[in-house]
Amino acid sequence: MIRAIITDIEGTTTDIRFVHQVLFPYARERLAEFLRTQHEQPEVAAALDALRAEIDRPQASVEALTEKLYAYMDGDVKSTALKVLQGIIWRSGYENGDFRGHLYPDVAPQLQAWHQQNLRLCVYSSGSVEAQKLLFGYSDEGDLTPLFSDYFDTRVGAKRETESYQNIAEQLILPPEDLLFLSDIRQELDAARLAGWHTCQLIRDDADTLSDHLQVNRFDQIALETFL
Ligand SMILES: CSCCC(=O)C(=O)COP(=O)(O)O
Ligand SMILES: [Mg+2]
Repeated sequence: MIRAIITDIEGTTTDIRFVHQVLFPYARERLAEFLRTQHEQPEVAAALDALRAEIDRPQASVEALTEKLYAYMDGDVKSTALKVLQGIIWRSGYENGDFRGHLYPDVAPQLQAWHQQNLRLCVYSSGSVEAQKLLFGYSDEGDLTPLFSDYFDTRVGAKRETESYQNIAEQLILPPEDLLFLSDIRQELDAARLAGWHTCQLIRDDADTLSDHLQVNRFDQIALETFL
């Protein structure tokens, strides 16, 4: 029986275009100035140290790290340090009302319904936990954070690695057969299934004919009794 539903964000709850055309450019346009002025702030300094560790260059200057981060953004590299820094920059965007977190219209009502059925709701995204909380906290549908019990980011591992799903199950203290992962990306669902999870693929835009996961277009098409 499904006891917890773990959802991806980009392409699943949220239009990819919001992430790539609103969030990513907002962070990119502000990154250099942000790092120049804020690199000594403790949370920024910690993320920069994490990046130095990621690239194995303990002495790298802020300028060198800035260049590295632009290269990561160009390649959409899911670096934990980049994701933490993007999340910090997005915070002011949400707080100033520059944008709100996009959600497809079927998402909030179904999350509310599952929450009322006492299902545990969690997020797993490459975006940092703080960025996840901001997106759902300042969403088109208001503050949905009370619906979620747990948030996971790349600190548990990459989304295409089976071990990440094993880590999440361990942290939730639930057996894998009680867990359902929702994502638009077949390779992420493959990794979750190898960990023993149930899976469901959201097809919001283009079809994925190579996938053998159960596919739906909207959250209200997800019938939990299907997952035995
Ligand atoms: C928390 S919204 C921003 C998502 C993000 O930064 C990202 O890279 C999306 O990656 P995902 O692995 O969740 O598709
Ligand atoms: Mg996705």
